[in-house]
Amino acid sequence: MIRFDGAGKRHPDGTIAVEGLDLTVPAGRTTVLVGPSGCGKTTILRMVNRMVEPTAGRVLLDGTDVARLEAAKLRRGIGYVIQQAGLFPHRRVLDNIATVPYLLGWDRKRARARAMELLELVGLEPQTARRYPFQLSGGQQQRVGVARALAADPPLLLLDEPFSAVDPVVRAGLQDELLRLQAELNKTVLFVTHDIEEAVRLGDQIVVLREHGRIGQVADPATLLAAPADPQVAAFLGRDRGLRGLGLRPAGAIALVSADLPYEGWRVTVDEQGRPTGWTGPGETIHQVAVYHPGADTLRTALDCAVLSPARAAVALDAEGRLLGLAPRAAVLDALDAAGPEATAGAATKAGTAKPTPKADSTPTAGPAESAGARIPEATRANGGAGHGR
Ligand SMILES: Nc1ncnc2c1ncn2[C@@H]1O[C@H](COP(=O)(O)OP(=O)(O)OP(=O)(O)O)[C@@H](O)[C@H]1O
Repeated sequence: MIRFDGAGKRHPDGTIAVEGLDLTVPAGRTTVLVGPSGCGKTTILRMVNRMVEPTAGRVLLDGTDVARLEAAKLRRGIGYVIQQAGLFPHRRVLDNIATVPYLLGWDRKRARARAMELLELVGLEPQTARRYPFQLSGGQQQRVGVARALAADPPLLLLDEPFSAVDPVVRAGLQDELLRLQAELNKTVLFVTHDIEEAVRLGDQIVVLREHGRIGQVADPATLLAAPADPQVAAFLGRDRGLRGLGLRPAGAIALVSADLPYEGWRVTVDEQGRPTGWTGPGETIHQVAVYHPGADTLRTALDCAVLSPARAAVALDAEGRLLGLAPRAAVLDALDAAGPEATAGAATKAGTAKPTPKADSTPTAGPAESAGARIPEATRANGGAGHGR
C-alpha cells in the first residue's frame, strides 16, 4: 500500500507541482491518476520511487517513509514503465527485460530464463528476444517495457502513460494484456493517463486530479461516471459518461429473443456449425454480423451491435461462437434497469479482467475487435470503443 501524507513538491523556481496530497493507493489493485496536462500526475508517481523528492509531507510504502530507503534499492523493488517504453537501445530485448535481475545479481542463465518467461507472458514471440528495440513496433516495445518492469516480480508497478504512444487498436490490445496480467498477478499498480476512457477501463480506483495535484474525486469507475463530485469533475469526464458507464455493466442481463423466427423481417443465416454468416431481409442479404458474448461483453458492446444491426437487434453468441439469440435494442436498454451500477460493476470487472477475450478469439467467425464506426469484417464482434470487458 502507498500512502501520500500531505505530500507536496515545490520546484526551486517556485513552481508548485503538487500541494498537500493525501491519498491511499491500496495494495493489489489498480489506481489510475487522471487529470489535465501539468496537474502533477508524473510528479506524484515519481515521488514514490524517489525520482522526485517531496518538499513537504511524506510518501509511505507499506508504512515506511520512502525517504528512509536507499533510492537504488527502492527502485529495484518497483516496476517502472514510461511512455515509449524507454528501453536501452544498445541491448537486445532479452537483456533489456533481464535488467533488474542482473542488477539483483542473478546468474545470467536464470535471469535470461526469467526474461524468456516474461516475453511469453506479455504475448511476444520467443524470436523477439534477440532483436534490438529499434527492430520492434511501438506496441511491441511497450510490451517489452512491461515485461522488464515485471522481471523481478515487484509487488508495485508505476506506469506513466505507458500506452499513449501507440495507435488505438494496439492500445486496446495492451490494455487487455494489462487487465489479464493484473487478474493473474494482483500487483499494486499506480497508472498515469490523460485518457478517461483508459482510466475507466483499467482502474479499480480512479483519482481525478486538478491543478497542483489537488484531488477532485477518488472513486471506483462506476461511481465516478454515475456521480461526479462536482461540475468540474463532470466536465472532465466528458459528455458521454453515461455511455461509458454501459461499458461497466455485463451484457448477461439482457433478455434475448429467439433467432429461429425472423425479427423485424430479418433472419440471421448460419453455417453448419450454427455460426452466424449474415442477415437476410426483404430482398437483401448482408454478409456482416456484429456479435457479442453475453458472458464476456458489456451492455456497451451489445448496444453497439444492436445499433449496427439491420434488424435493430444485437446477435448473441454462445461460448463456441454459435448463434444464441437476439437482443433487441429495447431489451439492451431494459437491462440497464436490471440492477444499479454498484451491483453490476464488479461482475463486469470480472468479465473484463478474468477472461477479456478468449471466447471471442476462439470464435472463428469473430474478427478482431474494432471500434464502432470502423469497417466491420464479416461476422465481427462489435466493440463499443472502450471495448469488451470494461
Ligand atoms: N523540474 C521542474 N521545474 C519546474 N517545474 C516543473 C519541473 N518539473 C515539472 N514541473 C511543473 O510541475 C507541474 C506538474 O508537472 P507533471 O509533469 O507532474 O504534470 P503531469 O500532470 O504529469 O503533466 P502531463 O500530463 O503533461 O505529463 C507542471 O506545471 C510542470 O511544468
